[in-house]
Amino acid sequence: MIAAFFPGPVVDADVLAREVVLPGTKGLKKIVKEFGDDILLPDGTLDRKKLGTIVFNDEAKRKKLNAIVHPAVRWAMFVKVIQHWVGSEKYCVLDVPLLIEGGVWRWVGKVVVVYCSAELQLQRLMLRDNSSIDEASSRLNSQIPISDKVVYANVVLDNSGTQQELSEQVDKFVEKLDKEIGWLWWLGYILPFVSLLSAVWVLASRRLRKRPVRVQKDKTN
Ligand SMILES: CC(C)(COP(=O)(O)OP(=O)(O)OC[C@H]1O[C@@H](n2cnc3c(N)ncnc32)[C@H](O)[C@@H]1O)[C@@H](O)C(=O)NCCC(=O)NCCS
Ligand SMILES: Nc1ncnc2c1ncn2[C@@H]1O[C@H](COP(=O)(O)OP(=O)(O)OP(=O)(O)O)[C@@H](O)[C@H]1O
Repeated sequence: MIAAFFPGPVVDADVLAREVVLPGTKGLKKIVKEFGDDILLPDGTLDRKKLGTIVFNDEAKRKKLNAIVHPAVRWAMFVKVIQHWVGSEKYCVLDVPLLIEGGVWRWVGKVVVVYCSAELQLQRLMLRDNSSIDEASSRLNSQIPISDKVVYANVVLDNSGTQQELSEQVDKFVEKLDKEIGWLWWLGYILPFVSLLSAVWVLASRRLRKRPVRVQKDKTN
């Protein structure tokens, strides 16, 4: 949803995660090898509902699925980011539900967490997917709690209110980001080594940062 409010390009990991398991992909072949032919619908596409029911109730199976899908999604995200950079975009948003769990948070300039209480998150998920409390809870329990994600954030956007209120916070954030980047962006584009140096600096500082202690268990890897 955040994509709708952001003026720049958005790389959506959920969309890529669907693309890398389309019929004919290596991803789908590996899934069939792991989960059997039954995991396909009669038209040869992935039975997402069935796979979801399996993996959101079985951590070992979820790990197997993640090991198939996540590397392909990470590579596809990397390619998209490079395309946006070549297309002279100042920045882009990576919309990644498992940003923290999968470790991708270490590779981005800023971690933004869109926050609401766990109760509200559950309610909205049930409404969005028309799912039962058990189905929605098993999905949320497959991720680290949102309150733990906040510990990793450079910026927290409070989404306890209306979508309009969230949109206003995004506008303010983008305004601040534009100011922060300023003319440095052009310098980086004209002299690519400046971009490279700044990327190395961001990555090095993140890698040096210890994992916040409140998160004790990585649930997805
Ligand atoms: C299990 C699958 C087939 C269920 O498909 P379905 O269409 O019902 O759900 P969808 O893909 O839209 O996912 C909805 C949400 O579930 C959560 N979710 C999805 N996969 C996972 C996972 N492996 N671990 C934890 N949460 C997950 C995310 O919040 C995601 O936004 C699908 O979620 C999947 O392939 N998951 C593995 C890939 C993945 O981790 N995707 C998330 C972003 S990389
Ligand atoms: N401020 C809000 N008021 C009312 N409903 C909201 C608000 N923010 C989000 N929602 C609804 O909550 C649901 C979940 O939001 P969204 O799909 O954007 O979450 P997400 O974090 O991208 O989920 P996922 O991790 O599953 O991809 C959606 O149906 C969305 O319309």
